Amino acid sequence: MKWHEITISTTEEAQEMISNFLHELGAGGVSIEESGTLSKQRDTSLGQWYELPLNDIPEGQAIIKGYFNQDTDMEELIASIRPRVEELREFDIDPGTVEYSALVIDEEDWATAWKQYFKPLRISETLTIKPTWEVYEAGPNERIIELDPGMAFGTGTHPTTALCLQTLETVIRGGEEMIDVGTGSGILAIGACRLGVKNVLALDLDPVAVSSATENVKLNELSEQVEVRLSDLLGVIKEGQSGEAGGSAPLTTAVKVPVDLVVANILAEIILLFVDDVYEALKPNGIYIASGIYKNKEDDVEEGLIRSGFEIVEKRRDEDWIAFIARKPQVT
Ligand SMILES: C[S@@+](CC[C@H](N)C(=O)[O-])C[C@H]1O[C@@H](n2cnc3c(N)ncnc32)[C@H](O)[C@@H]1O
Repeated sequence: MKWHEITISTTEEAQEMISNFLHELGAGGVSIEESGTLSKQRDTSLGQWYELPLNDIPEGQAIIKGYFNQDTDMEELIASIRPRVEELREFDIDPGTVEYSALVIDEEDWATAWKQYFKPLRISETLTIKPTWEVYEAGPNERIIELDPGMAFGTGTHPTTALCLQTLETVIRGGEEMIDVGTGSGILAIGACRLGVKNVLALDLDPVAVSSATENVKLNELSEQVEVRLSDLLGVIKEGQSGEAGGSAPLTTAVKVPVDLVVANILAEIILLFVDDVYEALKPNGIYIASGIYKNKEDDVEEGLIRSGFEIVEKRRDEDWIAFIARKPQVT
C-alpha cells in the first residue's frame, strides 16, 4: 500500500498545534523533528539516551511529517491546513515561514519513517516510555509505560508531556484518585498509575484519542484502574453520563468526584475555559497540574487560576513551555 507523506517546516513554537491539526485531519501517524544542531546540549541528567543523529534543522525550527492513506487528496489537505496554521498568529503562536511539501511513499517506508523517531525514553527519575515494538529491559526502580501512540498525541517526546510526568512523580504520594483531561494516548493516566495513583478517569474530545488511550491502558494491564471516556473537558462528569454519541451510560469508574488530582495538558486557551470546573472537581488540598502553556500565556493562566481560588504552588519550565502546580486551599 502507498501512503502520502506531507512535510511541514515551521517553528518549534507551532509544532504541537500543527501536529494536532494533522491528527484531526486523519493522519495515520505524525513525527516531529526539532533542531538538533551539533552545538545543542542534550540533557542526560536522568539517564536519557538518544539514538537519532544530530541534524541541521536551524535552532527554533521543526519539521513535521504526517502520513495519510493513498486516497487522500493532498492538494485539498494542504489547502485546508494552511488557513488554520495562519490563524495561529492570532493566538500569538508564530509558525514562521511555513513550507509544505508532499510525496508518495510505500507502507514499509511509512512504518519506519515515523517509528524511527520513537525510542525508549527515560522521562523522569523512575519513568521510562517504551514503544511496544522495542525490546527494552527495565533497570531496578524503573517503571515502564508501554505505548503505541498510533494516531493520538502523547509519545512523551513533547516538553509539555515530559513536564507533566516529572511533576506527577513529585506530587503523587500513593492511593490518589485522578482525572486526566485531554488524555491523548493515555500516557499521563498510565504514568500516574505506575507512580501509585489508585484510579484515573481519562477524558478526551477526540474519538481517535479515546480508542488509542483505551488500547494503551489495556496494553499496560490497567483497565481495572483507568476508565477512558469521550468528553468535552469535564462535560462527562457534569452530565453524569458517557460522552459517547447518543450514549448515556453512567460512568462506571471507581473515581469519585471530588478527586485528589487533576492533570490537563492542553493549550492555555482551553485551560482557561474550565478552571472553575476543575476547582469544583477537586477536594480541598487537591492538586491541579495545568500544562501545555506556552510562555506568552503564562500570566493569563496564572491570573485565571488565582481568580478561581487556586494557590500557585510551583511553576515548572521546559524550553518555552510551563506547567503550573496549583492547590485548592483547605477550607477552614
Ligand atoms: C497536547 S495533547 C495531550 C495528550 C497527553 N495528555 C499528553 O500529555 O501527551 C491534548 C489532548 O487534549 C485533547 N483535547 C483538546 N480539546 C479538548 C477538550 N475540549 N476536551 C477534552 N479533550 C480535549 C486533544 O484531543 C489531545 O488529545
